[in-house]
Amino acid sequence: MAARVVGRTGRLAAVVRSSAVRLQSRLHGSTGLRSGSQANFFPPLEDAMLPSGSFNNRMALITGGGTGLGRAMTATLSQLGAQCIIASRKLDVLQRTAEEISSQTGNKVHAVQCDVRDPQAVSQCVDQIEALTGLPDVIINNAAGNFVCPSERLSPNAWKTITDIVLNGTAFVTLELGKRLIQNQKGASFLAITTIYAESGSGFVVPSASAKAGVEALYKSLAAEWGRYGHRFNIIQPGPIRTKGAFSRLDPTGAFEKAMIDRIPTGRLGTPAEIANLAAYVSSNYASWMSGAVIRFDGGEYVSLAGEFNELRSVTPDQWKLLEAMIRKTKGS
Ligand SMILES: CCCCCCCCC/C=C/C=C/C(=O)SCCNC(=O)CCNC(=O)[C@H](O)C(C)(C)COP(=O)(O)OP(=O)(O)OC[C@H]1O[C@@H](n2cnc3c(N)ncnc32)[C@H](O)[C@@H]1OP(=O)(O)O
Ligand SMILES: NC(=O)C1=CN([C@@H]2O[C@H](COP(=O)(O)OP(=O)(O)OC[C@H]3O[C@@H](n4cnc5c(N)ncnc54)[C@H](OP(=O)(O)O)[C@@H]3O)[C@@H](O)[C@H]2O)C=CC1
Repeated sequence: MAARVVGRTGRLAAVVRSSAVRLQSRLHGSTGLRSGSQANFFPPLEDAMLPSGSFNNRMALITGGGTGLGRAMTATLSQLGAQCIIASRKLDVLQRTAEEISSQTGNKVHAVQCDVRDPQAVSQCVDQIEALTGLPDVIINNAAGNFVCPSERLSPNAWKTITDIVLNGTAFVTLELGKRLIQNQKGASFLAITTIYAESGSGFVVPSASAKAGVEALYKSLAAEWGRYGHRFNIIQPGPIRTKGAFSRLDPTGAFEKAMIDRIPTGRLGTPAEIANLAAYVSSNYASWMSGAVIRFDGGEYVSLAGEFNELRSVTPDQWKLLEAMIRKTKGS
């Protein structure tokens, strides 16, 4: 009897999972999941988490919203009723994404070209946004540049390129919008997408690590200073989530993927739809008491990398018997 119930529940769970994956691939493209066995405990739930209409009458700007995680965040916000503006360098990519998402959700997505490294371009982009939708209620600073490279091979321009996109770009967008919102006495939610190594630092991505740490300092500082103007500032630190932009520049041969998954306690990569749900929550009025928060979203990878004894996961029960006997036999110091 119990086995029949478990069997039925298992089949039901499989049906729910596969329809969630179908919805996810319609809105966000393929999940591209590869996983270890414990991933079965942690299936991604990928439909929009917030009540429908949570972003009705709200405008959201997502930098880098044409691709990858920014695209997924745009799809979710749009599905929840927001009018979205996506901004980055490649107008054709933005326009394609905007049309695809608008046609699926029925809510307008605007595409605006902008290189966030250029403060004048940012100011003109905000002029365009004001004309299209008015100043946004939600700002997601998601645009970034990165590549793995031994630090001794970095040219000054390589350093400048990454830190300009990540730190200066985020600062230009945040300050330009912040000043105009303050002038108009309008509050907003600002969210920055950083990464787990913003906290630890990491070799081989040193410009990105330095710039993302700067973004976190910027957002924590403004959370303290600009609450009085109705602004909230929060940070999400994602762990690995497959996107073409990230994986082609950080693991171009795919050689590191298995080792990376093996060290993630939940046994799989994150999915774009999962981070989109988190970003939507943080940007929504359900999170109106959340400001200055740094949210790690990495399946447990950071703590797994940090704990000195975590490699002991590979010790078998028989080996533990021997180890325990050795330890118990030790007397004195
Ligand atoms: C261990 C496995 C890991 C697997 C994944 C794990 C993920 C977990 C954590 C992930 C964190 C992710 C963080 C991210 O930010 S991912 C986002 C990635 N997306 C992008 O980068 C998209 C945008 N990128 C770009 O447009 C380019 O890549 C760019 C180089 C950043 C900028 O383009 P552009 O302005 O056109 O610059 P260029 O003129 O091409 O180059 C400027 C200078 O940089 C030098 N350079 C470029 N590439 C390299 C390289 N690969 N190595 C060394 N130097 C490089 C280039 O030579 C220029 O310098 P100059 O020659 O001195 O002028
Ligand atoms: N995927 C992952 O595993 C992880 C990603 N992240 C972070 O998530 C965010 C999204 O990354 P992801 O989706 O993976 O990668 P993508 O490469 O898909 O996204 C980066 C976006 O930034 C835009 N961009 C780059 N340079 C500029 C610029 N100068 N001006 C304006 N826009 C620019 C790009 O558009 P365009 O080329 O049109 O300018 C692109 O849409 C980034 O902040 C990244 O650091 C953090 C940890 C893990």
